[in-house]
Amino acid sequence: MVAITAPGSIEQIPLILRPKTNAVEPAAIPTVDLSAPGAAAAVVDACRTVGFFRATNHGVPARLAEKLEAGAMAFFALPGQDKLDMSGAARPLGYGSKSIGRNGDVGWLEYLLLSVSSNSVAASSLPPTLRMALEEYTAAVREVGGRVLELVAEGLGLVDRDVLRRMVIGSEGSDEMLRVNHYPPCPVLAPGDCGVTGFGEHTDPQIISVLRSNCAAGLQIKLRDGRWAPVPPDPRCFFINVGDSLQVLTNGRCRSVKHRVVAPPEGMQSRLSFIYFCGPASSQRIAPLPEVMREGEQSLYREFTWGEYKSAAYKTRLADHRLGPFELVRASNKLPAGELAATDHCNGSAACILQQQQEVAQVY
Ligand SMILES: O=C(O)CCC(=O)C(=O)O
Ligand SMILES: [Fe+2]
Repeated sequence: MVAITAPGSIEQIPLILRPKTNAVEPAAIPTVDLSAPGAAAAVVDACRTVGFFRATNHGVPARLAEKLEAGAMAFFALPGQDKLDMSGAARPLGYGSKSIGRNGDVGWLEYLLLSVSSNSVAASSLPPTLRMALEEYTAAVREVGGRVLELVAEGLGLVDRDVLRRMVIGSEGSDEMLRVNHYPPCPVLAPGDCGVTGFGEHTDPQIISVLRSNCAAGLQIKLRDGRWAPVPPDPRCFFINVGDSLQVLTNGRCRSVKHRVVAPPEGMQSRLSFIYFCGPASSQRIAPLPEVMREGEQSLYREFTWGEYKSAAYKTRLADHRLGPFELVRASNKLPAGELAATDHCNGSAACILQQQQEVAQVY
């Protein structure tokens, strides 16, 4: 057990309603075999309909993720001060605990957020074994990201199959990041169907994100009909998220997916996830690719650069609709009919909140 100083906001970690698993059919989360002949069409279909898919046959040896898992767990087991000394407090890069971003978002997790350039991970004082594992893993997951970006371009029918990949992979100044999230079991006894928020609902702002987790559940995605679908963990696969930037680059054809994480309850295994974010260079113009536009089609967004979008995102809360201020046609992002905001969260009854406040432990 490691004592860490919890921020004052710890008691405000919200409870969220766990979706009833049997309400969402397993096929709600598409699977794409990245090596199959029809992969490009399947990738684009998944990006249009769900904004999320499970990628198999990706070619990354399991041992790379396992090595990183071992190194990351050893790092997170260190005393809080050592973790801070080694990586600095997340601002936004570095080590963070329970607090996400600068605007009051909290969750039951600790994390490392690292910048990743072509062949190195910017975290010079991390333990050498962890650093090496991070570098090997990143080199491999970057290839998966690149392959998916090529498949998206192919599936959209673009002549230049490399147009999206080029924005990220090998591009001077690209903004690739790796986040390592650790969700220890939470001692709060959440009532009924509630769970404690590990990572609150949000969309990823980048082009795509490539996620891999251990066997612990917790990730959920929001389907177009408003239901939250649990994502069964599978350490052999990668999960691909469409980010806000791909939504804009395709003028809304691919849609960024809302997702969130429920922390594991006490007695369960910690969840450990690695997310590689495909961010372009700061000066990259984010606007619908001319080739995806039909004749006479209007852009749904006013043009911006990745740098502008990223700074705007840093000023918002996780759940904010970050593309909102850039939309020219607001209606395109209205909640689908039948979507009930009330189903997203625990009802916040007095009993619920009291129980949470009494039981949140400040030590794990
Ligand atoms: O930890 C996870 O499984 C997902 C976290 C996430 O969505 C993120 O870091 O952007
Ligand atoms: Fe995310």
